[in-house]
Amino acid sequence: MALSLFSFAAQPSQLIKSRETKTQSSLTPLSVSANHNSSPACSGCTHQWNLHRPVVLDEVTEFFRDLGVSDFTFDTCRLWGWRCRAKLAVRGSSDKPLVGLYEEGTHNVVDIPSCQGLAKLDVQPYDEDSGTGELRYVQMAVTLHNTSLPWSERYRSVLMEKWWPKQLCPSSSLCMGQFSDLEWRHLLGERDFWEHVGGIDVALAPSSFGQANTRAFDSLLRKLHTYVPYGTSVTDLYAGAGVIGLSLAVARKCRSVKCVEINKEAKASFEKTISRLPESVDSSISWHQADTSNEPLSWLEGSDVVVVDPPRKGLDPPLLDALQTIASSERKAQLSESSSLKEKNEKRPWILRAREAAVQIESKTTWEKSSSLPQTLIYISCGWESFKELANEIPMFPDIPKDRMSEND
Ligand SMILES: C[S@@+](CC[C@H](N)C(=O)[O-])C[C@H]1O[C@@H](n2cnc3c(N)ncnc32)[C@H](O)[C@@H]1O
Repeated sequence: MALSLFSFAAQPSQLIKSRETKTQSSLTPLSVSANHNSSPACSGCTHQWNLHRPVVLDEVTEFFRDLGVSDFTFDTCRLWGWRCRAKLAVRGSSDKPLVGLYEEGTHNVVDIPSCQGLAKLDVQPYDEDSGTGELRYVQMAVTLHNTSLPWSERYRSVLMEKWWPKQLCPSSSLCMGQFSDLEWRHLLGERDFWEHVGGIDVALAPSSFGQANTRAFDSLLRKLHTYVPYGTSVTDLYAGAGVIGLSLAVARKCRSVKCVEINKEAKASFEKTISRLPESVDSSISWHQADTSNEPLSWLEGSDVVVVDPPRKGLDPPLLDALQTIASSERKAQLSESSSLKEKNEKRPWILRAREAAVQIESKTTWEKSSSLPQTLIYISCGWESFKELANEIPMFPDIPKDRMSEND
């Protein structure tokens, strides 16, 4: 997993930070990641040595230097022992199941040696050629929070043992399986799975997106908070279960937070997370199951800050167009006029339906409806190549006024 935080303002050099934690692909055998340095080459690893200084770093540093960014920083967090989530393919037969990564460029599973758990579960692994069998993937996760086992012990216990022994299965570990009907079902561990990141408790279901490197994500969120002025309205696009938006709602006392996510499975985790937010939160919070590329301007209106966290392929072109449009200041007045007009006249049922919140929590304070357009764009990238290609097209937003960063406003 790679996480990079890019915040765009008129003076990008003041704001751009980056965190690169990618040492392995998103599918990494747990036994390998736990002792990476002495392991043989693994199909999921992008590089094997000098993890503290990946080869791509020189290119990234130069890239930002050319953009005029003078304070680019790089942070690896932990180099190994960081993975808290892994999705592994299941193939083979029920008496000799194989579980692991695919060999590079193939769908042949590289089996994790001595893994006995699947044989114990007695399920038929999926066969891609014949389309028969039951279990396609397993996804395992551990939390760093809310358990009596210390982190170091828990990691070693869970990952280095031959499977996921029941007696070592702390209350905050989980194994789910994806079956031939593509549904995720619980196999082992805690059904109600919680983590603590960005200052809030978050519920995480494997069927919705979750970051694999919890520590790096937490550190990124805490840095991200410092770029969001207090009391602002935030739109969190590609929001998953809304962790970014909800942590901002608490940490930056946002007046409103709107999360937009295409995967309906993330809704349940969002609702659970909301149930644990502090009572003091006075923010209008919503979660919408929608495609951000469909009428993207309708999501951006009324917010001061937009956070985008797209998949590896990067921003969808219609969203990029919308961001470019709103960043062009001379068109802003014109746009806000026409958009409020459009809002009054909007009749298309599919647009109205998409804008309807699947989850809506009203703030205690009644705020005046804002027609503002975002002044800050925060881009979280897990795909360097796509980010690099888009970088010249990503608009620069006006600088955040310094007085907006203070809590007393
Ligand atoms: C890298 S994940 C980020 C999730 C979330 N921000 C987090 O940190 O947990 C990208 C998310 O974008 C969602 N997504 C992909 N394409 C989308 C689209 N066109 N519209 C809305 N969400 C989309 C995926 O389902 C996934 O949850």
